[in-house]
Amino acid sequence: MSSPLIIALDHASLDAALPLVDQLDPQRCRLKVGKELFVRSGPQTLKTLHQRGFDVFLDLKFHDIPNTVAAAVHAAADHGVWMVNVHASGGRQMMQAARDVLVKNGLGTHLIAVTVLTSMDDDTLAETGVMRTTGDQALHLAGLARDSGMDGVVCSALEAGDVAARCGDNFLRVTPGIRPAFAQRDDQSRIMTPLEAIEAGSTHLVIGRPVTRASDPMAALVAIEQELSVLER
Ligand SMILES: O=C(O)c1cc(=O)[nH]c(=O)n1[C@@H]1O[C@H](COP(=O)(O)O)[C@@H](O)[C@H]1O
Repeated sequence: MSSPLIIALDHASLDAALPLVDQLDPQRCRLKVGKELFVRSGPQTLKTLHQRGFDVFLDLKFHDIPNTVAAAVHAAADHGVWMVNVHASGGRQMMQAARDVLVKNGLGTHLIAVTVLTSMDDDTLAETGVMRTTGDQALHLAGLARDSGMDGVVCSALEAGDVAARCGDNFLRVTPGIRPAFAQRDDQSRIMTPLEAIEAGSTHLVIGRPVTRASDPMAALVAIEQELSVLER
């Protein structure tokens, strides 16, 4: 599957997500299951999406002591998901423990680490006690994530090029905060359009509300695919 698109199913339940899922094609996008959907509808969600042929990114952003995170990553990978994530700010030992449990059990799930949330700007980051710019902190955490055995990071598209330069082209740059020209910014701060994001070095684009809350979600998705189609010429 060569599409970079990951559609964020930020729906209240599996029943609420299925009308959209049934219109989507597993050859044209992957799906992301986040906290609300998973907490309400549970592992059955993953089973249902897998049965329909989708690769699933289970986005629970684990952040806890190493033992707890490793066990949670193991449980996630046992569901057969394509990708799972942890917070890089949980530190080297936490990330390594998560990596080790996958290796030890022969599980091929992609393991990536969130750097600085795309909703944050320099001021909101400073409020947490981190005085670097969002870009510098994202790059710092990407280096730590690479050194801790992660397959890639979640960062904003603004940082994707620098992350590739520091961590190598094979290191995944999964970027939310994608806003096509027709969409609202919502609670995102560090945003780019789909085409800008790919050109800036993103390997995967996470897109939620611009598609899921559009009056015509499929038309929004097709518009994004058309925007990206210039890359194939
Ligand atoms: O890990 C994520 O997926 C994530 C990290 C991040 O820094 N920012 C971010 O927005 N996300 C997720 O990406 C999705 C973005 O959704 P929209 O803002 O609706 O496009 C949401 O499901 C967020 O939980």
